[in-house]
Amino acid sequence: MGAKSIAVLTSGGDAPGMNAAVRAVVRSGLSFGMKVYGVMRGYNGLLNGDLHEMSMRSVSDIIQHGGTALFTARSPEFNTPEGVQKAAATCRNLGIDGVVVIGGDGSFRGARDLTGAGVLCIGIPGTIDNDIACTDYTIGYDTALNTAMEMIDRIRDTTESHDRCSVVEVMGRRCGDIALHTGIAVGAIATLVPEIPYDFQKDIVDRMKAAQATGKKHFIVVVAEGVGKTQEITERIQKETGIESRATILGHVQRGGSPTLRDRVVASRMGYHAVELLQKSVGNRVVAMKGEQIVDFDITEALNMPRVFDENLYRISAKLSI
Ligand SMILES: Nc1ncnc2c1ncn2[C@@H]1O[C@H](COP(=O)(O)OP(=O)(O)OP(=O)(O)O)[C@@H](O)[C@H]1O
Ligand SMILES: O=P(O)(O)OC[C@H]1O[C@](O)(CO)[C@@H](O)[C@@H]1O
Ligand SMILES: [Mg+2]
Repeated sequence: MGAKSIAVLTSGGDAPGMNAAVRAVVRSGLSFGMKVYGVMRGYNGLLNGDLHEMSMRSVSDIIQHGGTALFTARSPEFNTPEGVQKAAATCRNLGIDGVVVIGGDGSFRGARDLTGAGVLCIGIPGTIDNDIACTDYTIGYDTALNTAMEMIDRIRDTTESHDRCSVVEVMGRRCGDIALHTGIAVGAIATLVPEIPYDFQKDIVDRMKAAQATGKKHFIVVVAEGVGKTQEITERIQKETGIESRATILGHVQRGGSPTLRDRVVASRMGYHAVELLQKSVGNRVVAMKGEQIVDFDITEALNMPRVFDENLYRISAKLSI
């Protein structure tokens, strides 16, 4: 006897591809004969009763859009024992026995708590940061990478024309994956990530001077948001190398835009997998990608897994950009 009535919500920072996941959950649920509710603005919708029944057509024409048609929120009220009980009561009153939560690690903690309060929850990793340890891939990451790369290519045109150095900050509070991969894709002379301490002289100035000695005249330095101090780093580069330098913080442009094919397809597969679990009355799981396979893990185990930064790729990137 699987879940008969389910709900789907998006929570935490939005990510391109969340709509594809919502669409997949709604249409898979309906095709399994379930009643499906769309919850507005993350956990807030469960607290305020702001949710409505979805049809096949409720999710038409959203797969190609960034953002989330269900809106999203960070909900301090839900993040209390009383908030979790109130959300569970909303589910009970409407007969909802399963909830699919599309979001990041914080949202999964919420999903674990809500499962503890008697509502089967499944998490789907949706965040541009790729900072969820249990999965090789989070929905939105590929679109964000491509956006960051395209933006830096544009910055490079003007950087090259002026023989300058551009220091570009990309998103990633605790995770350097966006910085590492865009750094490789744009040929950054240095990439700074929160996972690896850096030596300003050796890792930035000496590398720039060595490249300058072989004829290089313009430079890109990529800095992850979690490293911070982007303006300060830029001024120091100019002072210590004599190369005119400019700082750009890419910011939320990385969170928007039409999702790439990869984000749409992975989101669709994860959405279907989440509903299959609920159909088997399985809850407290996070859907994940391992290689090209869609798998799932216990939420608590998933949250306790250590994140592994690809230090080997980081070393390779330093060898290639010189
Ligand atoms: N420990 C927790 N227990 C219960 N609920 C939580 C917990 N942590 C977070 N939440 C709920 O999940 C919401 C989203 O969490 P958070 O703001 O950390 O974003 P996230 O899901 O990690 O996404 P991202 O970091 O990618 O923006 C919170 O506003 C809160 O309602
Ligand atoms: O939009 P907000 O709430 O300022 O959050 C920004 C954060 O969200 C993310 O985009 C996704 O977690 C981070 O990279 C960034 O630090
Ligand atoms: Mg998070």
